[in-house]
Amino acid sequence: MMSLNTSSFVKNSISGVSMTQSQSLRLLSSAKRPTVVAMVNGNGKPEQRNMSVSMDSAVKDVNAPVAVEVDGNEADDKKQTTAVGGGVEDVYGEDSATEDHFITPWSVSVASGYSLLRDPHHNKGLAFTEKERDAHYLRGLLPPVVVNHDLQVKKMMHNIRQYQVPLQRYQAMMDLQERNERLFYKLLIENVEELLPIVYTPTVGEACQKYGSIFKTPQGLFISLKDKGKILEILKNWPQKKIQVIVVTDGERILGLGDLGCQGMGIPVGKLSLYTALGGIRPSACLPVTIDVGTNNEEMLNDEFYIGLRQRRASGQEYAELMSEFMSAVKQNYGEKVLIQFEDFANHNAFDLLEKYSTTHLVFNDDIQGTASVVLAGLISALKLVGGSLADHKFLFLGAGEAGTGIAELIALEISKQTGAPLDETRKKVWLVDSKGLIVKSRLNSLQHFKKPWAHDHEPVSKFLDAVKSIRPTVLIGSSGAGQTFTKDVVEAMASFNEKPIILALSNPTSQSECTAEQAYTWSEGRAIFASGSPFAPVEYNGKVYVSGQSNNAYIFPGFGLGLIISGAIRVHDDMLLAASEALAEQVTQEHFDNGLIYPPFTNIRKISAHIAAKVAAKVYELGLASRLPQPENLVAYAESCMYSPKYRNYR
Ligand SMILES: NC(=O)C1=CN([C@@H]2O[C@H](COP(=O)(O)OP(=O)(O)OC[C@H]3O[C@@H](n4cnc5c(N)ncnc54)[C@H](OP(=O)(O)O)[C@@H]3O)[C@@H](O)[C@H]2O)C=CC1
Ligand SMILES: CC(=O)C(=O)O
Ligand SMILES: [Mg+2]
Repeated sequence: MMSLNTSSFVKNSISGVSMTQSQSLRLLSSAKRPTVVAMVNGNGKPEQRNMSVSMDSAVKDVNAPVAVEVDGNEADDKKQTTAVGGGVEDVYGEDSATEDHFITPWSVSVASGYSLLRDPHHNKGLAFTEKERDAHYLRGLLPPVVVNHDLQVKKMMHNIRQYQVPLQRYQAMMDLQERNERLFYKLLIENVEELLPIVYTPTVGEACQKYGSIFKTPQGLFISLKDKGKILEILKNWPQKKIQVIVVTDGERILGLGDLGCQGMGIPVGKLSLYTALGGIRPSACLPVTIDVGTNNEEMLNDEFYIGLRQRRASGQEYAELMSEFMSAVKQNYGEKVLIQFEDFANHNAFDLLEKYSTTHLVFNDDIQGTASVVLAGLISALKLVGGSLADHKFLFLGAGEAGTGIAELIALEISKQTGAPLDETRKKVWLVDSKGLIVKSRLNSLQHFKKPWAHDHEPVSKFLDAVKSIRPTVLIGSSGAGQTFTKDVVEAMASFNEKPIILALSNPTSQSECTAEQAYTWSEGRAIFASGSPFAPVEYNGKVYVSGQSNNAYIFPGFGLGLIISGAIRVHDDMLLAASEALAEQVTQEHFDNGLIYPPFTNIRKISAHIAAKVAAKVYELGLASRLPQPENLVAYAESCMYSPKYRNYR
């Protein structure tokens, strides 16, 4: 074995020649020869790694492209040394060194010069120092000025604010993510309230609708029916090997916008950027996936810019087999502990997928479970404003799908835990309305399985307003995806029999919201406790300013996922969702309550996520489902220490 100085290796190896990953891998397989390259480990100290290097080209021809790959087994052996405190793995040494330590910017191949500027993972743009410009062949490729990260953030925010159209801001953010990942995340973390509506709901909804025409650089993995039998191979095409979270959709129920087919990819991409910005999961450990089985959306099928398969949706066995191949390939490629988040599947698949895979994989359905947890948290804190216990309240939902029945079940479970009453009894406090009216016993035989537990004794009621007047709920929850369904009559009815009606308009994006914040406050004469799935600006009513909260699963899934990962959870359990709700509710302070808020602002979301992660992890340990042992003493501090930081690293 020979020892090689990394900088000279960079010099010898790349010399400004760029190559694709598949090219480099091909090179590797043709001329694998073990050698040792000086690298820097997680503590910023030099260590030796066994690399497979195509040395023939590296040494003989200084202009030839050379690929470097960590030997799989050796990398596994090194896991312990590269992990941050043994928690979320810092596989690529992104975080664990401090500012005065130097690391080599490498992924599959060592990047320098022109290719370094085009590698979003390592690019720093004008923030490359003079020394780095010399060492990495950047002279002349950048203008002379050197700026710091903070100034870059200031400039990007200034630029983004020039765009009046939200979709243009979205595109600017996506371009940035593709250009300079750390700047993207610093921007998002430091301006979360302002940028969340851009990279997430509502703007991400419009982006998905227009994804075909705004499509530039592909993000995430697209797996279609054409790939049957080859999914494992496709997973191997993804450049990062240590994946911890996958968000997967089949695009059939994108927010409240329906079937957007392959263009739903905006959702996994957006959700995963929140996993990083809000929950501290490393970008390199996140994988967005869209399963393309066709679309039944005629507009998409007829759109010349549509990017997906131009066929109607596959269903039944064909669909199940593709999903099954995907789930097996994920486990085979990334192991038992990769978290798979199902997102925006239609309910006729979502419940079955969750049930089928919850015993074999670490799976979580954000729309069913994450939404349930965030709403329960909001209700727990709302009790501080309206009084009573959960069991003293009566709940009515408009919408009995994933979100509606998921929330309903968690409320019933929590009441059952609090009172000791059986679930069959506590469910009776919860009523749901679907497109055919109130869910009642007489409809039992024709109901989908997930609605059946909610078929209570009552006369049939077809109109929602009549259901509101008949049930007289204290809490009204919109989860239908149908906009403007909480009419003036509905809100006035709620305000007529509740001093402080709790009204949650969960449907996304804003166009599908059951009512606006202004409508809720005006029609209830300022008495409503209101929150919505997509954000609304503060409202002035009768000289008072009302700030509404955002009841969105984005509060939960980043911290929830972090909690699962740091504890090495192998399965998700309902008690973990309850723990997440409690943790979120605990973050609401008296000052927030005084402002009528039932959720804390997003500005502190990383701290909030660390608390959620800690409570979730504690529950994982308590249930005996943790595989990372021993349990850290201070789980909040541990969760914080595991979080990705977008700070720039110094390159030798
Ligand atoms: N704020 C948040 O964090 C979240 C918000 N959501 C939002 O919730 C909405 C629903 O999502 P999800 O539950 O997954 O969707 P589903 O398709 O699973 O459920 C929709 C439900 O609404 C009913 N419905 C649709 N239109 C009407 C109508 N006009 N009147 C009465 N009922 C109606 C449907 O009735 P039927 O069964 O008869 O067809 C169905 O029961 C979406 O807008 C989504 O964006 C979802 C997850 C999280
Ligand atoms: C927020 C979310 O997950 C949805 O609207 O589907
Ligand atoms: Mg969703």
